[in-house]
Amino acid sequence: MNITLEQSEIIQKPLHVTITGSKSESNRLLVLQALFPNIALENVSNSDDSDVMQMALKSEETLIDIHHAGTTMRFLTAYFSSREGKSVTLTGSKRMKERPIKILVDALRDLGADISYVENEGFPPIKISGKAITKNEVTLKANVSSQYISALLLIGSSLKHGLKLTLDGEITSVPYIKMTLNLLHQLHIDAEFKGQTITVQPKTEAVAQQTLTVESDWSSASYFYSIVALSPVGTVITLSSYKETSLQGDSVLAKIYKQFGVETTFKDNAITLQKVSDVSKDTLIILDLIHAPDIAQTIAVSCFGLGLGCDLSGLHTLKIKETDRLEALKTELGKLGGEVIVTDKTLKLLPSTQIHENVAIDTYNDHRMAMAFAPLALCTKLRVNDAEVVSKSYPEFWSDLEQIGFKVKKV
Ligand SMILES: O=C(O)C1=C[C@@H](OP(=O)(O)O)[C@@H](O)[C@H](O)C1
Ligand SMILES: C=C(OP(=O)(O)O)C(=O)O
Repeated sequence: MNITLEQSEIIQKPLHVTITGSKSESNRLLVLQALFPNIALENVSNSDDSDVMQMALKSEETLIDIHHAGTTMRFLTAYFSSREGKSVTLTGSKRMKERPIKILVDALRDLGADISYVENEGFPPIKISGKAITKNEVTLKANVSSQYISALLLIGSSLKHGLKLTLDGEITSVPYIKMTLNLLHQLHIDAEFKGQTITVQPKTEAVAQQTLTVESDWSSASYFYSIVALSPVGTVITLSSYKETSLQGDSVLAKIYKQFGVETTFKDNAITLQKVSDVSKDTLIILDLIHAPDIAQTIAVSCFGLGLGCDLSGLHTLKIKETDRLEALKTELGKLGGEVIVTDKTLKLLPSTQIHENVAIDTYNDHRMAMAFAPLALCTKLRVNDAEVVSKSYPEFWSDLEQIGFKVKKV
């Protein structure tokens, strides 16, 4: 499905959007619920990635296709490795077969897991023969993806002797590791992160019956931050359900978007975003996004829409996500007239004074390409190709845009 986007009317009435649960929190809690069935969950994400996680955890099949879902692939690799007597092959989309998993597989093998590669060494699909894991100490590289670390932490307390992870090198996407640990703590699982070492104690008693509520997705909120940033002073959008003390690192948006003249207020489980001031055209946005990689595309596009330059660093993980997001940003911003210089871990955008019209944005099977570019409809008429990709994390994205006044037409 390709769409055209237009936003001809200035948003003036109070607008409210309810966003689905965080897919990161949901995918962790779904694994924990499979291990500790006493837990009930509320506001679980309705994203494709969480749907596929739920399907896989219930599946009796020996071949499970997790499509594009990175966390699902990584978390299930650890989960199934420790399920004694269960054999499965985990496969995924063409892109998933290019997303590396060797660091996690090596760590699990060091712990005694039985995993083999079905096609290419280091990449899905993988065949797992579940075993009782009794070793508990392992070292792994920490600068490629935090998902490998979270995957191990999620199963840590179900292992006979728990887990002691030594993290080698600079640790990337740290808030996601802290989110995992926080959820373990909520279940009274003893886990500690000190320096380069994380320990998880085995859980010997049952987890108490309890209901955990997933906060709405902050990465999804980023697109509304961008919409408000690109709108006139006075624009207000309220989003729910959000908390001031979030487990999600992308809640740093509230701080970052102050630089774009957007103020955030927290009240009654909602955030209100308000454009309070225009940003001077000579502002250069400089950010290290090593701990919030998923909002890099949103921020780069906000800068472009406002004609601002930016210097974004800490982006090395973008190359192995749903697509090579650095190359994709360079190509698509380039089509609109943006001048972008990328390295393996940085993106520099030069300030621009014009935006080309009627450009067709390619999305490369990446939900965040579609959603990050959509706010530019406030600046120019544009087309988004393969717009259905948004369902990976936010299936109602286009209908929510319509609700706040965007004209979305299938073409
Ligand atoms: O653990 C998680 O839920 C995630 C961790 C991050 O991945 P990396 O650690 O690979 O950067 C993030 O980009 C992804 O969308 C979700
Ligand atoms: C990188 C992402 O997801 P995953 O790695 O789970 O596919 C994302 O949602 O931006």
